[in-house]
Amino acid sequence: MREVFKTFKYWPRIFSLLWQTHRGYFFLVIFLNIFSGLLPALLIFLTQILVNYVQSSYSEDLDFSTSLGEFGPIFSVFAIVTILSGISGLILETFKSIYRELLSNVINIKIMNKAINLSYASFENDRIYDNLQRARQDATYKPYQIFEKVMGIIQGTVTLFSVAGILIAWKWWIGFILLLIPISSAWSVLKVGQQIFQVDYQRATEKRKQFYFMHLLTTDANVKEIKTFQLGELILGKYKGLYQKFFAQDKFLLLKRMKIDLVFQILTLIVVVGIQLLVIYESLLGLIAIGSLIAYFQAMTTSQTTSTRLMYNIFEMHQNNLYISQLFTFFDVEEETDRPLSLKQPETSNGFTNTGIEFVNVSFKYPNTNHYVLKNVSFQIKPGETLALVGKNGSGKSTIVKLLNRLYTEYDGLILLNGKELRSYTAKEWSQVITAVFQDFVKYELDVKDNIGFGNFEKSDDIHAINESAILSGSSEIIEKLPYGLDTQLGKWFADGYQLSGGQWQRIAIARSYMKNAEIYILDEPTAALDPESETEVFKKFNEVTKGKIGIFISHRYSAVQYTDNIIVLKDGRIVEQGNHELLIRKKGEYAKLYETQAESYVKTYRPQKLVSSSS
Ligand SMILES: Nc1ncnc2c1ncn2[C@@H]1O[C@H](COP(=O)(O)OP(=O)(O)OP(=O)(O)O)[C@@H](O)[C@H]1O
Repeated sequence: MREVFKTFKYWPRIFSLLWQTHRGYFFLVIFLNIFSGLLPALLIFLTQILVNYVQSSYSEDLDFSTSLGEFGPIFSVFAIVTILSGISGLILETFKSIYRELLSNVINIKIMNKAINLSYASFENDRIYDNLQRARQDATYKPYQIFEKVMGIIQGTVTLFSVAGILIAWKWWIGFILLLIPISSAWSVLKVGQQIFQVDYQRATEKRKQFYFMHLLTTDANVKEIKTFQLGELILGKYKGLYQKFFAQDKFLLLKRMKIDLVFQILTLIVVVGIQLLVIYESLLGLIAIGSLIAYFQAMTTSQTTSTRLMYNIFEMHQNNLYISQLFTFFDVEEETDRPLSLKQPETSNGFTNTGIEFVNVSFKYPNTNHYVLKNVSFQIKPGETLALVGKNGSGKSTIVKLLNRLYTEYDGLILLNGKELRSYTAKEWSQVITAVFQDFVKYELDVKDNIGFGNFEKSDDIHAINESAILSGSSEIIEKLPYGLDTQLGKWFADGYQLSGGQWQRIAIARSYMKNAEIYILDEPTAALDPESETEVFKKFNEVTKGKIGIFISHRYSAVQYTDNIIVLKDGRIVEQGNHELLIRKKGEYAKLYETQAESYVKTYRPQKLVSSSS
């Protein structure tokens, strides 16, 4: 029972959510539930009075007009209550549905608001991510279900007590027994509920994996590769394996619950039949009137069905109680504080003068890892300069870009812009300073206008600015050829969607980054999907856009890298060389090696080569 009571700890927050959603509907639904709960007992009671009255009018030999005069008002009340009990369910269900809609919208918005305010690192934390998915999947309707079950319990209890009241008025111990059975069965039902939840909770990660297998097989982006590698059967097999495991557990628990329910039902029915026998016996002896006989029979049937329903409601409320913790655990995840850190500015800092970006001894390891991926990185880029970051895969290039975008703020050392530390800016202030195209940029399944306009939320509808960015990125020719120009829906998720090629998407992403008049422009592998001609054009325009500003890009194509003012070569998170192309080539170090390897491979591809083996 302690475990059961523990699950109630979120109730104040649930009711505060319900309260915030709509006070009017909150009270209306409670009132209608209590009212509907009273109606069955009222009907039984009126039936008893009516039938007993008819019976007594036979024996007392009343004339018709006297009978009608006394019978009329009672029957009118009976008729009104019958009509009310017929329509109350309909009215209650309608208002419940409206209220449920409002509540699920409030919760969805809360979840999204929470997601907006989480740090980037939170999304890389599997525990928080699991929690977000759980909250998204089923926690949105759980608070309402709890409310509904609580209402069901209130309604059921009102019905059960009022119906039991009719029987208690006859024989107190009968009503008492009818109340005792559901209470005594509650504990075993709740115990099974707890087990079901535990099984469900433990399988959360596997469940997510199962969902992922389904996602792999049913999402357009993956189908190409799945078909090529004929992975369908293999992935389906993994899905089925997990399903069989879950099914065996579910079946076991469902059968266990059925056994408990059966015991409870049989016990209740034995008691009900026993009492019905007693009613018949007493009525045969003439101890109770015929109206009371009918009323006691009805009261028994009603109390039996109500207590069964009550049991289900208690079970389901408990289940929802257990699941609701996931929603509030997610709401309690620490949010990213957008308070700038009051850092002591470095000695060398000269305030807001134009010193550009300075990395001073920056070391960094990703959250929950022990390995430094950047080690004592120091460099400077002055306004008006362009910098290329090069190095082998995994050397730390994108990590530098992520730090510059303020996605992680737990690093050692200092990152300064014009002498002021990056963390002393608010996230909002910093977002006005910087713009970027990431390696894995987003392909928004929206129209072209939004795909570009999203680069600057203040100008997201400014067609002139969007067209200018399109021209600078070289995407205006692509847009001109689209069926509805800027209004063309992109991607394949929605009707009339137009799918762009990889390079065309990349140009649109570059246009998006040019929407902002920023201080720092970053392109992380911006030309990976571009043909050589487009690549040259993109870099020419990049130099134009970043005139007087700071331009940083990452590229594995040394043809583009050689035109930047400065090149930083990274290896295992350390800067191993820096300087311009000529200097680094003369140095014959890491850069020269990487450059020559690439140049050589270009030359080699021009030599005709025989691709068949000598044995064939
Ligand atoms: N989110 C992350 N969590 C933990 N480790 C990460 C994360 N992202 C990257 N790393 C690790 O950090 C190191 C540097 O990665 P980074 O993405 O900066 O390399 P890169 O030089 O940009 O590589 P590439 O040329 O392949 O894009 C790698 O060892 C990588 O495994």
